Amino acid sequence: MSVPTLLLNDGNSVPWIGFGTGTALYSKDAAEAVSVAIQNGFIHLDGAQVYNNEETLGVGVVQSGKPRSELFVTTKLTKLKPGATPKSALQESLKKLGLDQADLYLIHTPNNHKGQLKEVWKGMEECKKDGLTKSIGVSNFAVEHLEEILEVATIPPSVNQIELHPYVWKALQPVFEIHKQHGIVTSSYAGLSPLFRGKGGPLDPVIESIRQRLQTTRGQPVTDSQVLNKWLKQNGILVITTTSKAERAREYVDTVNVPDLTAEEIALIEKTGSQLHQRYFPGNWPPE
Ligand SMILES: NC(=O)C1=CN([C@@H]2O[C@H](COP(=O)(O)OP(=O)(O)OC[C@H]3O[C@@H](n4cnc5c(N)ncnc54)[C@H](OP(=O)(O)O)[C@@H]3O)[C@@H](O)[C@H]2O)C=CC1
Ligand SMILES: O=CCc1c[nH]c2ccccc12
Repeated sequence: MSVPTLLLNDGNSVPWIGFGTGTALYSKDAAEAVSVAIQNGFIHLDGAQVYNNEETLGVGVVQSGKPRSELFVTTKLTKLKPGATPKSALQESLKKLGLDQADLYLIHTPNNHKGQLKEVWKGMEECKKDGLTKSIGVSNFAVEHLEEILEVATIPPSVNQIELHPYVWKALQPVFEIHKQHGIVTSSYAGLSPLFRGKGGPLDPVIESIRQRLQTTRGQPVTDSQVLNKWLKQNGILVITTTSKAERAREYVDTVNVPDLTAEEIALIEKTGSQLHQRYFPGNWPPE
């Protein structure tokens, strides 16, 4: 089954859902999880310098048996060691991953490059121009950070990967506006937070009633995760998620086969989410 893609502002495409190797796999051997995710339908892997497992992400890719050309691999520049540039950092990441080229390279957080964001962005552009990565983007960028790099960018970021779920939906509206102006694809992490990090919140009964409606319409089981991932997908968002379970990996990929939420259901998730403002990764974002 082919995985739907999103078109980036540089003409490349990205599979709509990616398997993350941070959070639960942080600093752990990611080989088995990555291989299982690929065998269960994921073709997009999300890594980072700081996850301390780029080597085993690469091993998982090889173990999966899937050709490199059919996969999409993202990694992130978290920190620049003294004397390093984005290009030398990406070369080091690629060596660990066992790859010649990344599909997407992101600045992980603006917080580690204070006063140097413009220079770092020019270094990201060099990575793309020199063919070390097909596309470049950012993560955890607020409006002010995007504005800062856009002042010097000859290549605008293609993606901004941010904490995104209904409990931050309202606060993110200004970020979505600047994304729209520059054709930046919004990518989510922590998208399933309302189901476990924020369990007991106002969304619980809303998700449950939509899940039941979709399940009846489909005539097959539909899960809470599929409801939230479908909501993200219908908003044109590139979803980065993860799981320790093969069955849940299949379930995430199968989200495309779940019937669409109605416009009213989408609006209800956003309205109910806006009753609570809760971020679960505040350290990766500038203080509000
Ligand atoms: N750029 C950045 O700064 C950041 C990027 N990321 C990236 O995003 C990836 C995903 O992040 P993460 O926040 O974990 O993603 P999600 O919010 O999608 O959460 C994934 C977790 O949800 C659990 N889950 C799924 N469905 C349910 C359910 N119905 N009830 C309870 N738990 C459920 C899974 O558990 P189980 O294993 O049991 O299936 C899994 O561990 C990371 O691995 C990383 O690659 C993450 C944080 C910051
Ligand atoms: O990517 C997700 C979480 C994470 C762990 N360490 C860092 C450092 C900088 C940004 C994000 C993160």
